[in-house]
Amino acid sequence: MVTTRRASAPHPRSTDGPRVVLVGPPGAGKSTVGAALATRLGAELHDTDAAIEAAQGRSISDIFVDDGEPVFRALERAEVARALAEHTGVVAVGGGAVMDPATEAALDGHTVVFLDVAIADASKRIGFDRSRPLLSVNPRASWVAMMNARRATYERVATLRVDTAGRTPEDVVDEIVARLEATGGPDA
Ligand SMILES: Nc1ncnc2c1ncn2[C@@H]1O[C@H](COP(=O)(O)OP(=O)(O)OP(=O)(O)O)[C@@H](O)[C@H]1O
Ligand SMILES: O=C(O)C1=C[C@@H](O)[C@@H](O)[C@H](O)C1
Ligand SMILES: [Mg+2]
Repeated sequence: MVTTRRASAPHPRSTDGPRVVLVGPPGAGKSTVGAALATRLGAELHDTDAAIEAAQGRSISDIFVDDGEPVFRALERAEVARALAEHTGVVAVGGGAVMDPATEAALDGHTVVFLDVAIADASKRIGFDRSRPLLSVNPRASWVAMMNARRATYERVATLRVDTAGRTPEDVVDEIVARLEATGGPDA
């Protein structure tokens, strides 16, 4: 039995907050499903990883190498807070962002979808290249350890959990939209 938090009801549809926030581990499909979901909703996707890279003018991998993970996490905390305050479409947050207590608190009251995936599908999808600095050494074991450490947090922050295993991004979008409509619409 998976316990996920309920969005505050009635959920305030603020003009300055996202309709849906996507969380989950690397390879869950936050960026891919996020783009397809945004298209379906006629909304924009805001990906916090992409926003950090654009603002910094360097890759996340380079930020880790040049400045270390704590600097990346501080940039990420600020970027997620900004995205939640300013973006009105779909927000995909970096895989580790929810582990920051301030970010977890900031997600409260939002419609948050946890895209769940197991190692079998994640490894097929991401191939574990060097673009994911936390997975550059012993990637499969690192991914499993990361997911074990994070699962409870993903479940706690989520208002909805969607299993993505063996499913196309379009299938995942269909389920998200159907389940959000069944519970009053995306951030209605
Ligand atoms: N449901 C799916 N079925 C098959 N392939 C998928 C699915 N979702 C995503 N993919 C593929 O898996 C790869 C990783 O997906 P994506 O980059 O969206 O993951 P992510 O959750 O954003 O990861 P990260 O946390 O590293 O940003 C991409 O090549 C994408 O095309
Ligand atoms: O799971 C993580 O900790 C990360 C996931 C990516 O989205 C990036 O935010 C970065 O590579 C760290
Ligand atoms: Mg991504």
